Amino acid sequence: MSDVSPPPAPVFHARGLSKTYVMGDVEVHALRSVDLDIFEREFVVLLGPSGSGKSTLLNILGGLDAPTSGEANWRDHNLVGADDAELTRYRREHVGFVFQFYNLIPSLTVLENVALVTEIASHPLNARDALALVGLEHRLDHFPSQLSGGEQQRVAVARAIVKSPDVLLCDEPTGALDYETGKVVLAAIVRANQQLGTTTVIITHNAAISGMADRVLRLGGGRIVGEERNPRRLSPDEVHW
Ligand SMILES: Nc1ncnc2c1ncn2[C@@H]1O[C@H](COP(=O)(O)OP(=O)(O)OP(=O)(O)O)[C@@H](O)[C@H]1O
Repeated sequence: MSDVSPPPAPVFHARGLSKTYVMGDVEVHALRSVDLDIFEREFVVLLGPSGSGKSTLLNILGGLDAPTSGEANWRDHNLVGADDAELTRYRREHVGFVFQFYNLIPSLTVLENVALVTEIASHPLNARDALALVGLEHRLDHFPSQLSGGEQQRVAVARAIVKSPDVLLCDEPTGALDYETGKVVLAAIVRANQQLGTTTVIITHNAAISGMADRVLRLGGGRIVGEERNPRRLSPDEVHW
């Protein structure tokens, strides 16, 4: 018997990933031959200047967009060759999204906003449990307009994790929030990563958040131009900006 454990298999495996937008005579190379593996339970932060390709990469990982060329696999599913129906199924079963703006349904309560997702997911958590995980178990019957921005974003995090996604993809989740509120939202995302084992990828312009990651990827001009691994992940309480 060998005591050498096999290397962990990546959940995402991308090679030569490229995305070119063509508008008339203009070609925009949003991603240029990106090679990337992301591993189960990993917490990855994507940094980079505006226009460096962060959202394009996240959208391809989440099955919202297709690359122009290259390989992109989610476990054994090929995301490049998938048709719309397959991508929809992939997103529905495996991916939770959190964006900068919360996009809650204003006429539904907090609990109803989250419970809606449990009706279309195959292995959902209980909506109340997801809201407890983000610390909102006492606001179930409130409407979004009765909540602060940070509380609404925590509802959005609960809505993303209630389907128990394999991966949580966050595009500037604290971009519209003040310092203290941003930290509470980050703590909710970290809790989902640690308690549910959800692989997490966060885009941010806030370099301080990178201390919370297992790994930090820097994008520039559509390429990965830097990669760092943190020896220890900081908790949201330990990061300051
Ligand atoms: N639908 C689109 N059509 C044409 N060009 C696009 C489209 N989406 C993105 N781009 C271009 O691709 C490049 C990368 O954009 P992307 O949104 O991925 O960057 P980003 O790093 O996320 O930027 P930001 O931090 O400003 O959100 C940019 O030059 C952008 O203008």
